Amino acid sequence: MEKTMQKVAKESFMSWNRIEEIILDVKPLFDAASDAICIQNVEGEIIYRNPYYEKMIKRGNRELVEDERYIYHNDRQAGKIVVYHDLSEINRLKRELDRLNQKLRKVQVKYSFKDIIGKNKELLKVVNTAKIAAMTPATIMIRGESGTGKEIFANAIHNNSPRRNEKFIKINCSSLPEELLESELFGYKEGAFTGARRGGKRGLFQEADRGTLFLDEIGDISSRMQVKLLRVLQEKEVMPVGSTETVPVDVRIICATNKPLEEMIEEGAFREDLYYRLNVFPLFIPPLRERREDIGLITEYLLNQYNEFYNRNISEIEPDGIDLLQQREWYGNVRELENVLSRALINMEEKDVVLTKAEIASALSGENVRNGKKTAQEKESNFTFPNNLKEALEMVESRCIEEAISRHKGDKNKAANDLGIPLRTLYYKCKKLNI
Ligand SMILES: Nc1ncnc2c1ncn2[C@@H]1O[C@H](COP(=O)(O)OP(=O)(O)OP(=O)(O)O)[C@@H](O)[C@H]1O
Repeated sequence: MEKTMQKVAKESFMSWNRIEEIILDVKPLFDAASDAICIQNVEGEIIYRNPYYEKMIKRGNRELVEDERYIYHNDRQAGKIVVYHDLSEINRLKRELDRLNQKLRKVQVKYSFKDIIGKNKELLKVVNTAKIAAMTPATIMIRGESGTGKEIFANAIHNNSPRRNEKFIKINCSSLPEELLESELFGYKEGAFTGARRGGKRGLFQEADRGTLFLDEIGDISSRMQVKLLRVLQEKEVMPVGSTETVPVDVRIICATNKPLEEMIEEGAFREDLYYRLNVFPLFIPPLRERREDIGLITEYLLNQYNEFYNRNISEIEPDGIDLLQQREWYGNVRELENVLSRALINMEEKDVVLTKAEIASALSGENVRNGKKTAQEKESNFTFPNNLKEALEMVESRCIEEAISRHKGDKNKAANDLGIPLRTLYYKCKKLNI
């Protein structure tokens, strides 16, 4: 279309009749165009309009951009061709794309600061600092025991940052062996190793370009990975495995750990230079036992969610029940509280509206008062192996895992270490064995 317009407009030395002839030549093309076209003489009178132009006038379409070319005759302006590009369809598709992107972002980033429940002074201070930190590009290090909400904080910070419309990618650094973690983070070139994918693979740093990368359990990375990570943070570029070329990346790092990094530096297990690169904006989330006043609030919040999830109708909790929850040490923090409440609700019935102290006590001890399910000790005394070997092995596996987790007061990292299996395998087994 552009070429045809230029051709018509360029016939500057020809007579108006000749121009009309040319217009006649290209008329079939203009007639078939899906843009609105009109040709005007020097007085502005329309001497030709294509069918799409007529349609557009009838529809009163306003989402248009205009493009015009003057027609010259003996160096004098003889008229012009005007093309109106209809943007309504493009705009409709753009709106649809924005809507889908919004939806996708909601799936990717689950939490915002309003999902962090609590009124404890220390917690509120952390939330405020996190909100300030979110607006800066600084690297953030989130510290806190397991289940204190480090991941929620990381999500909320991304969601409140100027990068909120870009990707938020999380990786648990302790869940993968070193080589796999390296290729996940930095990507690899085709043929980098046996089994490498054809065409290579982009690493998470590249995937998170312009967005945020959340490195969970950062205290668990090997010395070699610490060096590689330090290099990326200093140079702002990654070198995929098997490649000699670097790729620039613009990624905001949030990391988290419950490991005593300062002690690890003393012992030579964590690099001091990397620590300072990561610890630009430290946030310490207090454990639940140091903010007991939040237990009631979080319990109410979780019950609302679980009512829907388990199809229950609990609208009240006995005050004595809350007292009981507040007396607990909560080494597994909010995650442990979630488990106890889930257990309590599962054992209740649809018609129940009050969560009683007895039900809470029962959920805390893992015993079911209603159905007379057996306690751990009772299970112990009646313990017999099933005949089926697979079931017997699973039973032993379950017991070992349960004991390791309870020995370490819910800390799955330590339990996995003790059991001699990677944390990822432990999570997989817990899911499979319903632990
Ligand atoms: N203040 C809070 N308000 C509401 N829910 C919370 C809060 N803190 C934690 N949770 C919930 O507790 C669970 C554990 O939180 P999260 O996974 O963020 O903890 P974490 O510190 O990252 O744990 P880990 O170190 O074991 O990975 C999540 O389901 C989260 O929604």
